[in-house]
Amino acid sequence: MEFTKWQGCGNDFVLIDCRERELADYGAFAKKVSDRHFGIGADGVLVVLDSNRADYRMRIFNTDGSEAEMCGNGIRCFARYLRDHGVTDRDKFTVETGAGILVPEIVRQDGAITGVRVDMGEPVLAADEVPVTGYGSGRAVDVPIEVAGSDWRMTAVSMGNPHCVVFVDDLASVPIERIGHLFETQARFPKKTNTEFVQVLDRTHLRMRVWERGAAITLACGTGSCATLVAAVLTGRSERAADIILDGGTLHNEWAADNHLYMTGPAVEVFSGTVEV
Ligand SMILES: N[C@H](CCC[C@H](N)C(=O)O)C(=O)O
Repeated sequence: MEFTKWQGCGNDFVLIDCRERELADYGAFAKKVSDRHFGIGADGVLVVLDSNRADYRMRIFNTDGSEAEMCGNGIRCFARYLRDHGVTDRDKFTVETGAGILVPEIVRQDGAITGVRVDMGEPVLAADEVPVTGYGSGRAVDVPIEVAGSDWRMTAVSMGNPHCVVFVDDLASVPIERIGHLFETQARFPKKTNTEFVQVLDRTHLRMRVWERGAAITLACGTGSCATLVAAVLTGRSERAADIILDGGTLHNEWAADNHLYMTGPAVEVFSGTVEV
């Protein structure tokens, strides 16, 4: 099986084009190739498929083999694969995902590709649709949650996948390695959750680190960066457009008047190869 290896702000993926040949078990493939010692090494696997609802279909599998509804850094890499490898000659197209049909667009400066801008659709804020339990059917904005024996305040946002956004005064002092998994598996999140720890630098710059569902700490999370902006706006901490500064790079996000999130950032092909399946 041929693959290409991609990274978006350091969140890295093995991408396989399965329009001609599907695999029997993408989850098992993802667990095998994501391993950074016994495999290729990645935060997950992106699968290119045909769609009868959009131009293409993207599936995303975490390192633990679980399938997620959506991946923000991943869809930027997916879009560049389609454009750079001649699958399409268009700069804008539709992609069917677990979060609905989303629209990536290649961004150029003086003709050269500098990144990808993605219409990530609308955030889902009804707690029981994130889903998160114990907060009724309204929004769970700046609500209490107990994790690791401490009381935290969080805002729950779905971008197709669940996010728990926690604002902190000093990001460097948060032991994410120790508590990330406890947030991920907190019983209030029946589908588990991605958790973003955010320090507000100013009203247009947010510093975020993430413990991802099914992938642990990654250098960036695109859907998480969108959830971060939504939570910051809802709690009065930021403007509706801001830079989200991650360990592996920066994403520029806007929660526009049409209620859609627009995320702009890089997507880089690192290498390609073949792997036995
Ligand atoms: N671990 C995530 C999927 C990958 C999302 C992240 N890598 C992104 O860029 O949005 C989940 O299980 O919901």
